[in-house]
Amino acid sequence: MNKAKVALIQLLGSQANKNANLERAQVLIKQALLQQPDTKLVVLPECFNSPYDVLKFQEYSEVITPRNESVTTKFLSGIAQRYRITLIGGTIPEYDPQDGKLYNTCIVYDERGQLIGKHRKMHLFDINIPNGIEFQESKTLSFGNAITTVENSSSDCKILNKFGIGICYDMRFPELAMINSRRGAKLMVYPSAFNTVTGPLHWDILAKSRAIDNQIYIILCSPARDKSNPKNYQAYGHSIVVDPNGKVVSEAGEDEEIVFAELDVDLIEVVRQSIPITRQRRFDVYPDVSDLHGQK
Ligand SMILES: NC(=O)CC(=O)C(=O)O
Repeated sequence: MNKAKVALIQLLGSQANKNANLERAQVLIKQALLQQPDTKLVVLPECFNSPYDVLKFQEYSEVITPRNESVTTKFLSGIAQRYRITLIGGTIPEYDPQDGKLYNTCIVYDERGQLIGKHRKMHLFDINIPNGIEFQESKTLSFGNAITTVENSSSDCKILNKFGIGICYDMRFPELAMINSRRGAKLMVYPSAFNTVTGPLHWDILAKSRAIDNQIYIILCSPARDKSNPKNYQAYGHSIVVDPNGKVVSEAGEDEEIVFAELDVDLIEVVRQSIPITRQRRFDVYPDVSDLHGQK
């Protein structure tokens, strides 16, 4: 199939009760599939099962194994299998017993509920904007060290056969999307949680930039804004799907909402034929970053 319907779950998760976060995610996923039964890809936001708080990550962390034994991994695998969807499970705090470190990790399931991808946030959100926001993920989290291109051959949608994953702050580093697209990914998905300071400044511009740079689809999925708890991290919302021309296909507001969109793999070729930057690069003058990285 050349087209794929997707649903972005802009969940008011990230609350103190992990089970309640999972239950709410399930309610909204069911609602998405009722409204659009032929949905092939569902995306959840960053830190959907725990507060977005560096001091809470340890408490909410889970060990991720291919057998999906932890609460959230079992939950995500079960949903993907039951509804026969590719599921990008937002992110969860991960504890790795081998190195004793914590990571902010996205896990991806195929339609059979098999774990097919795991991306650890590579660029941690350590910023300080005077009179704006200070956040230091690296106080408790460690850096992921791998670029993640997910192979998903069991999907009958071409655009879902290969896609790249980044997490939130990762989108500010164009290399990640560039390397993924040169590996053949036609879609980058970033479970994210920008905030009310950086969201209005950069959110949609970054989505459009990554799309135009690489002539691919970009998906950003955010939590909803938590207006009833103003002391909590205030996510920007505005989950968005941008097409390979940099055009917004669909975008949420700031409250809990499901964003629906259709991705068309043929549009990528049309855009690349019309504005042929993929063939006009000057690798005789500057190096190809995907080559340099040695992971083509
Ligand atoms: N929360 C993040 O990782 C990133 C973010 O909010 C920003 O880059 O701005």
